[in-house]
Amino acid sequence: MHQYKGRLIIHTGSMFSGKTSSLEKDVKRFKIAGYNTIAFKPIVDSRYSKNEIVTHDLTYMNAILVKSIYEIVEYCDELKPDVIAIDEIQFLGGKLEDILDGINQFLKIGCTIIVAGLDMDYTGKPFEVIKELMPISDYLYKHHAVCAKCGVDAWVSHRKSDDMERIKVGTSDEYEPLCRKCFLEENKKENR
Ligand SMILES: Nc1ncnc2c1ncn2[C@@H]1O[C@H](COP(=O)(O)OP(=O)(O)O)[C@@H](O)[C@H]1O
Ligand SMILES: Cc1cn([C@H]2C[C@H](O)[C@@H](COP(=O)(O)O)O2)c(=O)[nH]c1=O
Ligand SMILES: [Zn+2]
Repeated sequence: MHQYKGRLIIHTGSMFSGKTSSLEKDVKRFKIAGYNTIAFKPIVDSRYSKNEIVTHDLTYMNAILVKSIYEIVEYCDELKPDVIAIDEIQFLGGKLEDILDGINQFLKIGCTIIVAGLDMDYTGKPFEVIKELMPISDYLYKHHAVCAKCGVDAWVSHRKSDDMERIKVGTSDEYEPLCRKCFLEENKKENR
């Protein structure tokens, strides 16, 4: 009955790799299994929708928009879910140590957490929150998109524009998934 009590499930990889689709699928299965499940999404990512998690295939799931881990803790103190899903965790506000502490507290009291988030930014640098959560996860899934240049498994999200800020919300207008070889070739062309 309690196979999924206090487990940390991570869906990571590049953009378009199916992280959000996998999180949505997990949430649906937990709901079918009778778990009280709540999904959260950091407010910064309002690409397609305001209070829904949306995949690149445009499938939707209701979510509570939050700015930070502190809001998630407040909601969960009140709603007492069995399962908490957090999409786009790389955008979640709050100090990194507080995010990790919040997640560990939920796990300790038996909540299961499903997170989806990028492992690396457009330069290939790890997003800190995923980097810290990976070793403590129970289930870790690294997903792969198809390289937009050559068709093998993609490794990273390449930014098509010259913008250098780390956080820049966008979709296929702004990013493409590339394998390591194609990423290095593109960066060489762009003198990055
Ligand atoms: N190059 C690509 N490789 C794989 N899937 C792609 C690609 N471009 C678009 N897609 C679409 O993206 C979907 C995955 O979307 P989503 O779950 O939102 O991914 P993520 O959350 O990892 O960005 C796939 O099912 C597919 O339809
Ligand atoms: C690589 C990279 C991405 N982003 C943004 C672009 C999108 O809005 C999200 C990722 O969404 P997905 O569901 O994983 O496709 O993150 C960014 O801000 N900075 C980056 O370096
Ligand atoms: Zn390639």
